[in-house]
Amino acid sequence: MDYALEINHLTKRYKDFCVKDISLKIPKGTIMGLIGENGAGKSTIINTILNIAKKDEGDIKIFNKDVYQYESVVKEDIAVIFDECHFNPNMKPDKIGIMMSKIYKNWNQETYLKYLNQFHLSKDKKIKEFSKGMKMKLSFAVAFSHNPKLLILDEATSGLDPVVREEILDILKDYIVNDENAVLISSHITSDLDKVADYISFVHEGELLFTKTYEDIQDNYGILRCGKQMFEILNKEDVIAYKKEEFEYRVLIHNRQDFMKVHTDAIVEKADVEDLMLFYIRGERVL
Ligand SMILES: Nc1ncnc2c1ncn2[C@@H]1O[C@H](COP(=O)(O)OP(=O)(O)OP(=O)(O)O)[C@@H](O)[C@H]1O
Repeated sequence: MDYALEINHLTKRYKDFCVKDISLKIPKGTIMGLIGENGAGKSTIINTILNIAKKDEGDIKIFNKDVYQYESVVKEDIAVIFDECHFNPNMKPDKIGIMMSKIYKNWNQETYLKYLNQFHLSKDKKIKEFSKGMKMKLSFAVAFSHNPKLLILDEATSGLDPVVREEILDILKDYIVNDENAVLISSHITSDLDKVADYISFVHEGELLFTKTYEDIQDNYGILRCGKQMFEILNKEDVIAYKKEEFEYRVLIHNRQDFMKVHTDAIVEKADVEDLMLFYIRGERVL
């Protein structure tokens, strides 16, 4: 399989925190959602990919090239959008277009103007007069206009209203129709990931808990609702974590279809990305 991004055994140590032994692969033509609680290490992973933070161990390849060895070549192929817009607040979008055309060999002014228009962004208004959502939309317009093959979004949609977020998600889906392209998106808006992610990687306290296909999550995870009696006779191997609520137990299981064949009367709903986060982080474990 061809990968857009390959991370092998990445370790980054800060004084009080460490991202440990992370390995991830994003196949071309796919979107990977990166999830984890605040402070889990998502931005640290992204920053080491971009060499904003120096890795301590491991290797990172983008389109088969080591990102540290071929940094300038690799950066032509990637676009990164953070949760804040870093353009000079006194600049206007038309000047930004001129500046970007000098930075990126593949800059496409026509595409840029198309996105400014689609996002209703005035070319001659200063960035400091833009709302947060408008600034984020400008970042997306810039990112899509130098024809990158890998898009990295770090909480980039968090300030956008649901309508614009959906517009961006649709653009991401169109973007990976070209199966040379790929996306890594870190987001706390897990419902966005439910809509677009092909893979989910879950980071918790600096470690990778798992990478799974979204299909696997949809097909196999489930939330069982049951009373105490049933909970007590459950096979412990079926249970990942549970929550005891006032009148029932809610139990995260990872073999929904097999479980339902055995427990034909059981009420088991599909689990989404938010359920996984909440149960893995806050649920109780069966000892
Ligand atoms: N430059 C730095 N120096 C020291 N510690 C840092 C540095 N950058 C990040 N950290 C620490 O690394 C840990 C992980 O932070 P990081 O920003 O990667 O988490 P995150 O998963 O992106 O969180 P959030 O969802 O809140 O953005 C935190 O404890 C943070 O304090």
